[in-house]
Formats: sequence, C-alpha cells, structure tokens
Amino acid sequence: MYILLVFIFMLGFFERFAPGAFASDLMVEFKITGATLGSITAVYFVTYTALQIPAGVLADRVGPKKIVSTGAIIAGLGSLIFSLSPTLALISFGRFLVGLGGATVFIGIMKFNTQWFNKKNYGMISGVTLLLGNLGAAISAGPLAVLLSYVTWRNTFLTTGVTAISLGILIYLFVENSPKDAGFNQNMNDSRTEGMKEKWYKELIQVFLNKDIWPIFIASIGTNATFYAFAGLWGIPLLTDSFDLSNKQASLNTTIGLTAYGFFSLVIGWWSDKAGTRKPFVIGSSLISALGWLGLIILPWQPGWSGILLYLMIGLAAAQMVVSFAVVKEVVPSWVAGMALALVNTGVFLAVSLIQPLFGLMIDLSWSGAWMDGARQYSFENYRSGLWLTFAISFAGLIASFFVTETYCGEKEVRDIQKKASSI
Ligand SMILES: NCCCC[C@H](N)C(=O)NCC(=O)O
Repeated sequence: MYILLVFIFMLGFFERFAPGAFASDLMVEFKITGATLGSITAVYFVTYTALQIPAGVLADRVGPKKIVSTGAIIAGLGSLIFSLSPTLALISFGRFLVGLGGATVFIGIMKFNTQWFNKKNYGMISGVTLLLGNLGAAISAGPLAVLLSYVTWRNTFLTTGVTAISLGILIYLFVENSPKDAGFNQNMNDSRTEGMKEKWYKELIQVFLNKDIWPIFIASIGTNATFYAFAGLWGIPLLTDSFDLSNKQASLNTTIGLTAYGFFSLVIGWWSDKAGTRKPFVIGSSLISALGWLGLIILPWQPGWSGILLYLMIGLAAAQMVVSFAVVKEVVPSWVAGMALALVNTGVFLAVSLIQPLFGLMIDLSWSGAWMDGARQYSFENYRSGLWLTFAISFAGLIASFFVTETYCGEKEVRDIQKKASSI
C-alpha cells in the first residue's frame, strides 16, 4: 500500500517541476513570454496551496484511500489534457487539474502513515516519504532533460497521465485507510470512539486554536521556507552576480544544499525516533539555519568550500521539516492529524511564495542603479539586504523553536505519568 502511495507522490513531484525541463519548447510552440509561462506553471502552486486544508479535512473524514485515488485520477486527467492541448487555455486547465488532484496526495500519504506505521517510527517514515518525493523532483530535472532528446514533452505527459490514472485505480483497489478497515481487530493509533465525533469545522477550528501547533509552524517557516525560497530562486543569481560565475558553476552550491536537505531528511527522522525526543532536533536545526544565514551575511566567504559549507548548513537545517511534521501529528489527536499537517504545509508553501518576491524587493531597494545588457546589475551588497530578510525569518523560527512542545515521539502522556509518579 505504501509503495503505491509513494509512487503517486513521486509522480506528483515530477509533474510539479517537469515544465522547467521543457520551458523553452512551450515558449516556442505557444509563442509566449517567460512571464506567461510563469503564470501557467504558477496555476499549479496556487491550486495546490489553496487546497491543502480542504485536503486535510477530507483525509481525516474520508480517509486516504478515496481522496488519493480520486486525486491521482484527476491529476492524471490533467496531465492528459496538458499533453494533448492545442491551446494555452487548455494547458492552464490541465495544470489546474494536476494541482487539484496533487493536493490530496501528500496529506493523504502522511495521514496513511499515521494509521499504518508504529508511532515510534513516524519521524523516519516521514523522512523516507519526503526523500522519495524529492527524488521525483530530481528526476524531473536532469534525467527528463536527457529523455526529452528522444521523446516529446507531450508524450512524456501522456505517459505520466496514463500512469497516474492507473495508480489511482490500483490505490482504490488495494489501499485501506487503517488496519481496522483492512479487517484487523483494532486500529493501533486511533482511539476515538463514535461519541467523540465532532463536526469537521469544529475540529478544524480546534486545530487552529491549538497553541502547540504555532511554534512549530513558525520554526518550519524559519528553516524550510527560507531555504526553499532561496534554493528555488535567489541562490544561483546571488553567486553569478556577486562572483561572476557561470550558471553551471553557481548551481553546485544549491545542488549541494538540496542534496544535504534530502539526505538529512532521512537521517533526522530516524535519529529523532531513536533518541525518543523531538525538541533538541528542532532547536538544533533552527540554530544551524540562523547561523548559516548570518554567516552568508557577515563572513568573508567565497563560492568555494566556505560558500558550499554555508549553503550546506541552510540545506541541512531545512530537513527539520521531517521532525516538524512528526511534532504536529503528535500534538493533536490522531483523527485531526490530516488537518494539522495540512495547516503547517500550507504555511510553508505560502511563506515560500511571499519570501521570494520580498527578497527581490530587498535587493531592488538597495540597488545602485547600475545596468548591464539591459538588465539591472546587482552586487553582493544588494543580495546582503535580501539575506537579512531570510536571517530575520530564521531567527524568529529559532525563538519559536524554544516554545515547541516536547512530545517524546508520541510518548508525552507516558512521560508525564512517569514524572508524576516519581515525584510522589
Ligand atoms: N514550495 C515547496 C514547499 C515545501 C514544503 C514541504 N517541505 C514539503 O515538502 N511538502 C510536501 C508537499 O509536496 O506538499
């Protein structure tokens, strides 16, 4: 069941990033500018972000089986429309459906994990899930670029669509929401009785009012959203403009940061589960993130090993997200885990979409007025203003990390009872 779900998750990441690999083909074929192309691909992100919380509610109420299978089929149809479309309007509609269907997948699989895996392994399984998803994104960059010399982007998306629909059908046939649904006697991680059921919107309000969620929400933005925003847009131009590097040379730093992010996602989840604690990992990664951003501002670094080390620090710290998801799931009752995970994921997505333009605004505000080849010429000093912004956000995250509730990997109640007993 997990393999089927993780395949559709990887395919979703692939669909999310794949247009980057054939951006020029789209611009030539449809005679559009970069800005128009950007708006078409953004349709995915807007839809995906807006639907996270509804997907969380559905994951809790309807369960992963139905929402992920339906989402996979909708995303598959979106890919088919995208691949066959003769017009821009249909291309955008296809992209909208891919975002709509894709929105259910991450929350669905995270909810599935809460039901089917021992709660002591939730950190590790979240790490494995995020790593595999990111592998889907990695495939959409290099390997897809090679594949596109042999097949067209239309055929690639046609295949993706058929695969997603097939996976949707298989998920419907073979995935069960919980051990109980699969015919086992009881659910290991869900102790709710019928009498405890509330209206969905009341539960959603309770999630929003849960004071244990907000510190981890802010800490995750401090580490993960700052890194995503930087790696996804400003990390490479900072190096090319400040140190006169080629795009290829400059991409080494972000690639190393992203690799550290992927690898450490696996390690941090497993390590935190094994240590039986969450908070030290949250504080530690927030500290590494803040120091990394501060280092980029005040140290006399160069693109070589010193720059790589700083990019590596902020990438490594972003893996905190794995522990964050575990904390979020552990501070709420299991039956609202989907909504709570969705809330934090929405926060990170929204923050990325705000940090990227704000970083741009900061460098624009400090721009000296110099032009080169018709484009604004930015120096490291200008980028430094943007880095102050990411540092400030990561510092706020560091402060918030000290307020994160220690859940002892879901064993908080057990620890509290033991503590009380030993104090008597
Ligand atoms: N713009 C990317 C934000 C990533 C948020 C988070 N780290 C994540 O990986 N979420 C999984 C997802 O695909 O929703």
